[in-house]
Amino acid sequence: MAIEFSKYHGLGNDFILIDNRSSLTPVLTPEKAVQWCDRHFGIGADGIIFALPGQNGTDYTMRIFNSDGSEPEMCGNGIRCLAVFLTDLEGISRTKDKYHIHTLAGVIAPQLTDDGQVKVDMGEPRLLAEEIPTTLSPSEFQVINQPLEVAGKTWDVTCVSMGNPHCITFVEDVAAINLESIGPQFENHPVFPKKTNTEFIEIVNRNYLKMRVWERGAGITLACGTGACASLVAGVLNDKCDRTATIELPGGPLEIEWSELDNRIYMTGPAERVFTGKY
Ligand SMILES: N[C@@H](CCC[C@H](N)C(=O)O)C(=O)O
Repeated sequence: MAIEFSKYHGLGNDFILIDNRSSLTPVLTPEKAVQWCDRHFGIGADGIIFALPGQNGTDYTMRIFNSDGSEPEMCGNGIRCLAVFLTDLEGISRTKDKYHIHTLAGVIAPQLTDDGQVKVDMGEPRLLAEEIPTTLSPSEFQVINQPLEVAGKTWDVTCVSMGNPHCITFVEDVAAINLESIGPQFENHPVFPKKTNTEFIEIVNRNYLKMRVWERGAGITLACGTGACASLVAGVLNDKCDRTATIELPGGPLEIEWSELDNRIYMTGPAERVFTGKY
């Protein structure tokens, strides 16, 4: 049976979106998702996102499979794509009130802005070792600037959960990092029982950071929304940046704010439809 899909991207972090609003069960298995995401034998994407009915009073539920078939708790670029996909499906103007989306990381609220971007209330960062999760510190402690041995080198890392796990390390020159070889060693390090996403951050100034990412379950991607949020938090915790900054990713910039008023993270960036089809 052919299934209709739409392809979207947020700064080159690309997703297949499926209208799954008639059931709480995704129409594809994780194994099928791997095939669909394959860039040579399928459609090609970093992940596949299902728009499901809302739960517990929310408008919709988002579920996502990474390109390796694993299921993450949240996806920042993905939820911006979902918000635009939903307005495209509903055929309404992009100025609709905020959506409240049920995710495995809690309720996340994207809102389309007048200039065509999407601003997302990403919720509060989680900082305790047990919340990441990581065994790098005792469970009720934070992991800030702690040494971690990877690939024969000691990296000072800070860990932040945006619902999904992130390990952030500050470097002199992001372009010099051999992501392909180092990334998997962070992802599969035994101190991360649920694996981890890893962000390499170069501080340009207190309001401008450069980032490259190795994503859990997807490898090198052109952007990672939750990773950009987690990196800003790590920068603030290490007194390397202010609470509002532009994060430059290979696919383009994201604006991130960690509000002092409500402790929540706000991410603003684009999301674009590329094409639609049946597969
Ligand atoms: N690219 C996403 C994150 C997708 C999930 C991640 N690979 C994980 O397994 O946690 C983003 O924009 O946040």
